[in-house]
Amino acid sequence: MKIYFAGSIRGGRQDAELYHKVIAALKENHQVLTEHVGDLSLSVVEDKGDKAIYEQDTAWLRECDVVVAECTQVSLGVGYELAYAEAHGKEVHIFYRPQDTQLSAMLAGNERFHIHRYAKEEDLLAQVKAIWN
Ligand SMILES: O=c1[nH]c(=O)n([C@H]2C[C@H](O)[C@@H](COP(=O)(O)O)O2)cc1CO
Repeated sequence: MKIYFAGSIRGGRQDAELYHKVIAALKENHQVLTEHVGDLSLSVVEDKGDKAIYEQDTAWLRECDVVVAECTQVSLGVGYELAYAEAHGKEVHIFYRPQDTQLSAMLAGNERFHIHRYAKEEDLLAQVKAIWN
């Protein structure tokens, strides 16, 4: 399966290490199109330019089978990607920590999205492995 992993970049990199671990778990059995989201040395201003990033990411969103998003760290880009994925009929899974954020009603209230709550990193990785491994 081709998976588009979405996580905050310019919205803040506090959870980047967590993204890295989720991507590693997904990669055991699937192709992750957006591996760079979990790159701990990723610059928030990428050299390739915003237009190229937008064109590449929207192409990957059209190409993927499923979108997996970690939404604890609020990100405009991730919100946009989720709406874009929905508009293209993609299956969308959202993970977040309720103790650290109040998920936007625009996500929490959308019954087409699969919403998964977790408290600790190991719960998140166990849920990801149970669904995709
Ligand atoms: O350099 C980038 N590369 C990139 O692929 N993105 C995409 C993938 C992420 O899931 C999402 C993050 O958006 P934001 O940067 O607004 O937090 O946007 C976003 C940026 C920077 O906005």
